[in-house]
Amino acid sequence: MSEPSQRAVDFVPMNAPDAPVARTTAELADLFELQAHGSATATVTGVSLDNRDVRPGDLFAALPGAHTHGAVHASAAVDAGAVAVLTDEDGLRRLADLAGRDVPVLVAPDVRGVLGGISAAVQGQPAQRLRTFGITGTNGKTTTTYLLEQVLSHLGRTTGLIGTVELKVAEEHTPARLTTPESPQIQALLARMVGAGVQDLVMEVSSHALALHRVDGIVYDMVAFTHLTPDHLDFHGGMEGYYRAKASLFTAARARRGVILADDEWGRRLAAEAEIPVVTIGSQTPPTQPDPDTDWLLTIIASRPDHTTFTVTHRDGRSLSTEVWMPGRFNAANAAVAVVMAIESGISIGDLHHALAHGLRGNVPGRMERVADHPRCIVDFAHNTEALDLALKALRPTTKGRLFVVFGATGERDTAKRALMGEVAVARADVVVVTDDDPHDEDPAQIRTAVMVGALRAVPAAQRAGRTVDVFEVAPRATAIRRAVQFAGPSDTVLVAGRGHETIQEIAGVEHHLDDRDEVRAALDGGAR
Ligand SMILES: CC(=O)N[C@H]1[C@@H](OP(=O)(O)OP(=O)(O)OC[C@H]2O[C@@H](n3ccc(=O)[nH]c3=O)[C@H](O)[C@@H]2O)O[C@H](CO)[C@@H](O)[C@@H]1O[C@H](C)C(=O)N[C@@H](C)C(=O)N[C@H](CCC(=O)O)C(=O)O
Ligand SMILES: Nc1ncnc2c1ncn2[C@@H]1O[C@H](COP(=O)(O)OP(=O)(O)OP(=O)(O)O)[C@@H](O)[C@H]1O
Repeated sequence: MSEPSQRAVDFVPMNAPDAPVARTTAELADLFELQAHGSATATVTGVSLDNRDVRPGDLFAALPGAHTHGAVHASAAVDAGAVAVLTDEDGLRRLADLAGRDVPVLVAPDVRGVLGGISAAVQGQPAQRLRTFGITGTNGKTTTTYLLEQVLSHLGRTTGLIGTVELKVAEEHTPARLTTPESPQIQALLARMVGAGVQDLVMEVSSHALALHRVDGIVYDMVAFTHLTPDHLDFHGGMEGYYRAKASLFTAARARRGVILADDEWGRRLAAEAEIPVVTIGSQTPPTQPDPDTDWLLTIIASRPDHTTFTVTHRDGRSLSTEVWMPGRFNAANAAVAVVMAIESGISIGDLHHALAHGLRGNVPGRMERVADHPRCIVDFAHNTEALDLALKALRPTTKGRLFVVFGATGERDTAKRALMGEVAVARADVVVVTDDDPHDEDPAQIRTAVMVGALRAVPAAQRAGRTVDVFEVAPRATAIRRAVQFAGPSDTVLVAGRGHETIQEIAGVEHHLDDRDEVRAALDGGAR
C-alpha cells in the first residue's frame, strides 16, 4: 500500500463547460429545434412538469402520462405563474383553455426527449460545475452512494447527494420521493448545489430515470454498476430491456468513465459492451472467482458482527485495505465500488488511506441498520428475493442463537416474487414472521397468503436438512415486529426487512406512519420479555 499522505486533495474538474445556457423561449426554441406557437416570448427561470409544483417564471412541461396528459393542467399552471408551455402535438390540441392568453407554447415531438436538456440550459448547466458521480444497479445504489459520499466528505469535499432516502445539498437534508427525481427537479437541485458551494454530486440513477430521460442534461464524470437481478420487469418488458436501460448509462452521451462490479453475468456483459472506458471489480472470496482480466480484486479479510475488513488490489499492484461498518459481503462490494470510483477519479491511494483510517461507517438509513444489540435487531430495505436471501446469509455467520425475519411483500407489483420470498425466508431463517409491507390497494391478507404458500412449501426441505423453522403469519406489521423482538432471546438476531428508512405505510389509499426502527425500539422498551 502506498504511504499515507497529508497533502490536500487537488481535484481537477473533469466536467468541462460546453453546453449553452438559454433562458428565453426564443433561445430554447432555437437550441432544441422546437416549434414556437404564438407571437409572445418569455424569460424562463425554472421548469416544472406538474402544475402543483409550478413557481412564477416556470416553463410548464405538459407531458403525456399513463393517467392523463399534462396539457389538461396547463391553464392551472399558468394561473400558478407559468410563463410558457412546452408540449407535444397531442398536448397542443388539448390547450384550448389557453386560448386568448398570451402564453408562448413550444412543441417537441417527444417532450421527455428534450426536457433534461432544456432544464439544464435554463438552470445554467450546473452539472458542468460539479464533479458528478452516478450509481446504478438493482440493489446497492443507496448504500454505495452514501459510502462514496462519506469517502469524499472525509477528503474535505463539500458534497450533494440525490437518492431514495433523501436529497442533500451541503448540510441541508430533504426527504426524497423518487430514487431519481424528474429532470426539472434534478437540474434545480444541481443549481442550488452550485450556489451552496457543493463540489461533488453523488447520485443514484434508477433504470426508470434512464428510460424516462430524467438524467439527460448530465454527463457524469464517473458512473458505477453494482449488479442486476430481476426487478421492475413489468416496466422494462423483461431482463433484456432492464439491462439495456442500465447499460445506457455507460455511453458517451451519459458518462465519461465507469466502474463495474463484474461478479455476475450482467456485469461482465456490460464490461464488454460499455461504450466508455471502464474498469472492473471482481470478488475473489469463494465461491466467486473473478475473471482473470479483472482490474481490481476485492478480497474479504475478516467478517465480524459489525464490520468487514477488505482489500482492493489493482493488477498493477496498487492496494488499499479498509473496513466497512455494515454486515454482509455485499456491503464490502458496495464499499469497494465506492473506493474504486474515488481512486479512478484521480484520488491517490495515499490520500484515501489517510481519509479512511477509521473505515467506512456508511450510516445508511435503513440499510443493515443496527437498531439494538440484545437481541441484535437489524432493519434492512431488502424487498426482493435476492436481497432478502443476501441479507439473511449475511447475518447467519454472526448470529449465535436463532435468526428471525419479519417481512411482507408489496401490493400491486411483482406478484411472482411473493412465494419466492417466503421460500427464501424459510431456507435461511429459523423463525419466519410473515406480515404486511405496503399493500397499496390490494387486500393485505391475500398478499400474506401468497407469501405463506412459498414459506410453507419450503418447510419440508428445511426439515429434511435437520432444521426446525417456525413460520407465523402476523398482522399488522407493528404487532409482528413487537412479537418477534419480544420472543427473541439475547443471542438471537431479528431482521426486519423490506421497508428500511420508510416511514409511511400505504394501505388502501391511506398513509399510516410506520417506522420499523421505532417499532423495534418500542418493543424493547415495552419489556415483558
Ligand atoms: C412509472 C413512472 O415513472 N411514472 C411517472 C410518470 O407518471 P405518469 O405517467 O403516471 O403521469 P400522469 O399521472 O399520467 O401525469 C402526466 C403528467 O401530468 C402531470 N400532472 C398530473 C396531474 C395533475 O394534477 N397535474 C399535472 O400536472 C404529471 O406531473 C405528469 O407530468 O410521470 C410522473 C411525472 O411526470 C412521475 O412522477 C411518475 O413517477 C411515479 C411517481 C413513480 O412512482 N415512479 C416510480 C415507478 C419510479 O420512477 N421509480 C424509480 C425506480 C425506483 C427503484 O429502483 O426502486 C425511481 O427512480 O424512483
Ligand atoms: N451490492 C448488493 N448486491 C445485492 N444486494 C444488495 C447490495 N447492496 C445492498 N443490497 C441489498 O439490497 C437492499 C437495498 O439496498 P440499497 O438501498 O443500497 O439498494 P438500492 O439500489 O438503492 O435499492 P432501491 O432502488 O430499491 O432503493 C439492501 O437493504 C440489501 O439488502
